[in-house]
Amino acid sequence: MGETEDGESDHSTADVQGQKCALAYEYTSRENSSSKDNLPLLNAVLKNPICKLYRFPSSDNKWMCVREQMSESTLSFHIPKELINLHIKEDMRRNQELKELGELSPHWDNMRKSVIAHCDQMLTLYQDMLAELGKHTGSSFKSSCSKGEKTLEFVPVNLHLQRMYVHSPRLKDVLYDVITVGAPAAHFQGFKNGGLQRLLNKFESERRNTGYQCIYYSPENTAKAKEVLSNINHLQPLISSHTDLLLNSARQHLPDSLKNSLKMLSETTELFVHAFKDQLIRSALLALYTARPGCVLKKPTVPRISVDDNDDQPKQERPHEIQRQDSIPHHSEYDEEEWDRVWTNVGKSLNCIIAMVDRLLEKDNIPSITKEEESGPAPAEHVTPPISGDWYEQLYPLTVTLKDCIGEVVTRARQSMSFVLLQELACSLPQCLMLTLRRDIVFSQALAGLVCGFIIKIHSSLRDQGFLQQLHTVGLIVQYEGLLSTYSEEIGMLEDMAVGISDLQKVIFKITEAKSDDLLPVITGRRGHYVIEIRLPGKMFELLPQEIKEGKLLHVYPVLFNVGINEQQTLAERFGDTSLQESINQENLELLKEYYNLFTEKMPPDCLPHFQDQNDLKGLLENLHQNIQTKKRKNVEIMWLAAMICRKLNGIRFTCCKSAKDRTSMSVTLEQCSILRDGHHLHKDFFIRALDCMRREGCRIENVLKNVKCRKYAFNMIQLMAFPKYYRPPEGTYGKADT
Ligand SMILES: O=P(O)(O)O[C@H]1[C@H](O)[C@@H](O)[C@H](O)[C@H](O)[C@@H]1OP(=O)(O)O
Repeated sequence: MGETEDGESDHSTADVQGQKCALAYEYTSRENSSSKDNLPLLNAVLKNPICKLYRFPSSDNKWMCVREQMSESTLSFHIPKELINLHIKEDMRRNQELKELGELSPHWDNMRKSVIAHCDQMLTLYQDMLAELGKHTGSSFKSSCSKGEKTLEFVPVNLHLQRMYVHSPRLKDVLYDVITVGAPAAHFQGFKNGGLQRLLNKFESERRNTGYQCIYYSPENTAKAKEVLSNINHLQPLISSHTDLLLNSARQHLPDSLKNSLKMLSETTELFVHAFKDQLIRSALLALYTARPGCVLKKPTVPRISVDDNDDQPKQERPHEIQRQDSIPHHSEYDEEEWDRVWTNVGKSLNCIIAMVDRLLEKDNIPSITKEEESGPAPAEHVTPPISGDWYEQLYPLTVTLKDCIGEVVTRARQSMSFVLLQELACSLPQCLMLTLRRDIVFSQALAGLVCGFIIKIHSSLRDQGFLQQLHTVGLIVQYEGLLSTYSEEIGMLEDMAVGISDLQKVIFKITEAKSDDLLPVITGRRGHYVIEIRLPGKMFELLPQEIKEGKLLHVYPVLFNVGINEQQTLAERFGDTSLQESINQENLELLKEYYNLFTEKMPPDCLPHFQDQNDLKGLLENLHQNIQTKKRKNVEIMWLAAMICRKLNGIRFTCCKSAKDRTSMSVTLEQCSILRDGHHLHKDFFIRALDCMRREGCRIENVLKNVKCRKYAFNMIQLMAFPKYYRPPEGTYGKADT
């Protein structure tokens, strides 16, 4: 077994050549390297640190000092609470939008009623979950024993920061962090029918085949519909507040402020118009039209303006103009161009405002701000004589028209997009909602870990200019090492985890300066589009580059590499199937390569800590590629290479197994000792001793204790025989534990 196969000792504190490799000290206070300015942030996020201090001999017979620290994170509970809150808001809004779809024919109306009833039930479930989490006090981690607890479903299992701080005589002190957490998975829901990856595929193919009941929209179109709805919710109030600013400037007769507010209004309105130029809205409007009772054309009035094709300017509508209202439904009567007229009216009414502001400023002899060069002068300018009266009075009616035009676009777009969402929900109730719940649960666990990793990374790299530049120009790689087997229940866990991690691709970070003592992150947005606001204390915020201070959005690139290592994986290899692991590794290798290409494209060649690193990286990626192609059993080199590449790319490291307790502990301790050997000249005779010492007396055995109240890794002899050599703990540290 392992070390004894090579004739090496497994006594962690054995005296060799007069030197001891030993745990020197243990304590539970916060690390002393943090400056006072940084402490509030660490204190807000990390809790209950356990520290161990070791001294290990180096190859030149000197001592290196290693501090190992493991902390829980308050984010384990904070992020799930924030997220559930947002889900509740999003779902309430969606239910309301479904109610506001207007009159529908009986088939669709019944469908809507049934959807709303189910959605209301789900809403209650989320509300109950939030209430339960609100009651939670005490420790800020969820133990492996609580994996399957219903009320804690959104909380990640056993989330910890595992940190190694190395102080060696001739080298700079260095920090190495890994976030350890149970694989994000829906344990309470179970894995009988597989995990998210399989369930989502099944759901999609079923949906395609239920076309006779409802309309099939692809997942991309459904996502697009959600995006349009979110754009509406974001942009409409923004336009409204820019309009108010414009009117305020007009009221106070402030030319510069008038110009600025007009600029902001124009930019936002352009974004708005752009967001609705989509074929999906067009086709959904037609679909909704045909779903109306008797398919009657009930054309809502285009507010206040009617557009003459030859004229670029919307005109005030004659008050008593009779609207066309046909009672006999004919498809051919659907006026497809009406939608174009509705949203082009927005652009036209904005042009009127621009022209008016020009004229107002001209009258005051202030240089004009029209976008004449780009779009040509607004027609009104040529026909209307110079104006008189106060600015506010001139602008007010035009802003009302703009708001009305926008309101009209919003009503139609909102209804048509809600109709698209109705199709998704209706075609396989209640599976669809259960699937959303499962995805929310897995995402919440994954996000809690990511936010923790992100904050810790920012915190430890605030003075690294190269890193900060990388952060805002490229984004960060986040590498997950999975140790799950592709056998039995863990297949389902891996299927959940793969989707959860891939869903993190859409998460965006933003760093702001904290205005109070509350340093916990704030989440905004909705499913698929979350922005995480990280608040830094003033002194830390000052250190950031201008781009980040100005609110530049920061991206992450999550990648997952999984290699099952236990006895279950042996079964998978002999009698089962390892294709899930193979496809995950293959797909994620491509993602990693994409990130690397982006990195080399955008970052100067000498930006990495060691000048040689970019060349090394190419070789390492090639090596990883080879290892993934080669069908070798339990090829742990895949994980070692992926972790090394991640560190060289300044990334965030994660290690996960089912509970992040036993296999994870073997892996992180191995990684720590490998780093000491490869980067800090740990004496080669002491590699195994250091490894055993950490496993026997370090933070990870404390992790086991925290989880199961017993100082034993949950492995037995038979299981360990199936483990790769360096993943076996020393004699006496494992055995039957009630997990
Ligand atoms: O932390 P894990 O490696 O997921 O813990 C496993 C352990 O590897 C295995 O040997 C044991 O039989 C248990 O299944 C452990 O999982 P628990 O979730 O029960 O702690």
